Amino acid sequence: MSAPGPSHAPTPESEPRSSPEPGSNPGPDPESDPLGRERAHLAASRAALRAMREDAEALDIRDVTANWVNAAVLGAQIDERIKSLADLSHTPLFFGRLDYLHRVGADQAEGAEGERFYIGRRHVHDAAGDPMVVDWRAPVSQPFYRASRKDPLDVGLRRRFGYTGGELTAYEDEHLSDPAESEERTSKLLQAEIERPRVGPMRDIVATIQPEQDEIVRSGLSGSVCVQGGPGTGKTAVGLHRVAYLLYAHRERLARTGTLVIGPNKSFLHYIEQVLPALGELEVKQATVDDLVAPHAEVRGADGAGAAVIKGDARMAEVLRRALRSHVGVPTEPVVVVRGSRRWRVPAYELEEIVAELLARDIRYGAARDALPQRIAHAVLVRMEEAGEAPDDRVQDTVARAPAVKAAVKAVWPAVDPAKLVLRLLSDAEFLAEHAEGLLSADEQRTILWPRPPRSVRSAKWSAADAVLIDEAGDLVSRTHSLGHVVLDEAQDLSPMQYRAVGRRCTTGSATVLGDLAQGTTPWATASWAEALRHLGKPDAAVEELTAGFRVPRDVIAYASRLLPSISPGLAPVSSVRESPGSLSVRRVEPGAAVSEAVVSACAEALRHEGSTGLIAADARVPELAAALAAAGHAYLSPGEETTAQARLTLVPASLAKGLEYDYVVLDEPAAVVEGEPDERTGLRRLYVALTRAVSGLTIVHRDPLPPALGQPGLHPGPGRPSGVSPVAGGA
Ligand SMILES: Nc1ncnc2c1ncn2[C@@H]1O[C@H](COP(=O)(O)OP(=O)(O)OP(=O)(O)O)[C@@H](O)[C@H]1O
Repeated sequence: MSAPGPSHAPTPESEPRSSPEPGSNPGPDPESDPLGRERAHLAASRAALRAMREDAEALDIRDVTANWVNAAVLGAQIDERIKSLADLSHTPLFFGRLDYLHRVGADQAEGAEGERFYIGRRHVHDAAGDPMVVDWRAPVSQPFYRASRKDPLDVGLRRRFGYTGGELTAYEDEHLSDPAESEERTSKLLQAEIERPRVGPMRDIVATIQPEQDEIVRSGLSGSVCVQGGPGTGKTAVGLHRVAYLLYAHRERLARTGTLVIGPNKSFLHYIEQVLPALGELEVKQATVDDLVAPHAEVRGADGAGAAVIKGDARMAEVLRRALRSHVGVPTEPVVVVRGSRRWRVPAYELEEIVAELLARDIRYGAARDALPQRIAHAVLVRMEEAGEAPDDRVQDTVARAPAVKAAVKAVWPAVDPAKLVLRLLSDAEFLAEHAEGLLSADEQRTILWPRPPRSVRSAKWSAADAVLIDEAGDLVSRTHSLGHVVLDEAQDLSPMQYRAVGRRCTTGSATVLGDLAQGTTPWATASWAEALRHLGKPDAAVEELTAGFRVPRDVIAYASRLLPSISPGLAPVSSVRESPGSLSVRRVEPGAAVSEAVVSACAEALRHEGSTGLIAADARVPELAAALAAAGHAYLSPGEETTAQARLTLVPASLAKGLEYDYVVLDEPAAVVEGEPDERTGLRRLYVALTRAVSGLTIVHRDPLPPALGQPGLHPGPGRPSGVSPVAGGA
């Protein structure tokens, strides 16, 4: 506890209280200068953090470490701690305050003293060990996110703080248990945070996590969760905060078992990579699914959509299992082991029983192969005992290593290289037919067979789907190591075989699966979460839905949602919580005029605003637009390169837009985005992704007619007519 009981501000506040003069008041009076008092607490907390850091720096480990290895390990841990105690001037040490009506955990007796907590990114304590700031993940912080007037959770006051350039400049109060303040209001500070311009990589949302998001963030480690949510509903943010929460609540266990965040591509991972370190979590690995399976094969080739769909189908798992097990032979010869003057014979029928028993057990091919010599040796030992000998374990080991036993194992249960197995399946039509019988049609088999088989594993031009097959075969041979928790983002795009690859990396752990069925743009994109979760091996995961949108302005999301009936019938449109109306403008270029010129001038207009601008275009149109930008003297970045105050324009191929966001988006030629995909539904989904990247404004520039699914020009999109749709614009 940092200060006694809640101070009751007499009036409810609808506007944040603020002061233009950031703090120099030495002894503020809480009644007349509550902001000064909060600033004093901030200054004291900073001093306490500094003291914690100095304590860590002063630690002398010479007397407590037995040897240099221990010293090095402990030294590294202390360095980490010192780093984590840094006071970052632009990261507020606390962003909220809770005044409980009663002491937490005590009986809520009449007259009992309350308790006050400041909520921040990390724990800070004073010299006596009392908390000055508590971690947002601590149980006492939870009501900051969940308490409501309906269910105040014993909170008398919830205060949110506003900062300007690292200085505490405002606060906003809710007296949750005060009947005089009965109506729910939207927090102005929350609105300001949501509407803050975006520059640089993704940032954390600890100060403003919403109740329905918090429920997902804090759900237990043992269960898996799947979140369906439209564009900008905070799925990525929730997934990353959930990892941070789990690391706090189960630090030791997850330090042992590990955590992993899986994203669709490198530029996306780059965009999100700062969030966890900003929350103090430096140890979480990030990867794409391709990275996970990469160690098995160098991907140098690509499949056509038809072959990729079949290779990614779960039936391939059974084909591989059968093909692998076909290597196990039926013993036809006895094993004869010679020891001294005696010969011990295990007949073929007994070997057959041993092999049958190993095949029937649910163990990996490689583990069974490792067990076989000992089983044969055991059969020899039984015979020795029957003959009156008393062999011990060492004898069994020696017998297991006898040349006759080794030769029998090699003949009956040969070692199998996973890549060679896949190579053979994709090159040898007869071998494939034998194991795909009843699973893949003759046509399907023809589709995945290589027209010109490579000579070796090394010369093969493996595709991404092949690498996943090799990974599956590898797991059939020896079990893949399982992590403690895996977050899978943009999960809708995975094939069943990719779900299996992710699933085997969390067999003994749990998963957070995040995605949007309407944004599935691969030919194998999943049609239902139940099916995806089954392939992942987590059929019991709870499926949650997020529908409040924090990114896309109302007009823009309403316009994009016109596509939903064509791309994902049945999915509810996102309802934007952004209050700023945003702007949507659709500009049609006269036939014969250059689209790129209009696009460049739309970018120039967007750049007059604060924040980032993304120019999204069909991949095939990127070179033309790059040239036009360069000719007009506009420097631009590629996705994944960090926007800065100086470089704010990014040229984004539509295929890389997923998961990213920009303050202003200029979308070039929607019809080309649709045509860039193999079929119309995928094209419209790609367009849906491109239409939903904007935080403040979207300008669409086109010469070709707009896709009819976007509706007629000027059609009322929902609650508000799109602000800038000109009457001449649209899908004529
Ligand atoms: N509670 C919140 N408070 C403030 N900002 C939020 C909140 N939740 C989400 N956001 C912001 O909304 C934006 C969209 O979030 P995010 O990228 O996580 O959405 P998403 O559901 O993953 O979107 P997509 O489906 O497009 O990938 C981000 O800028 C994020 O910081």
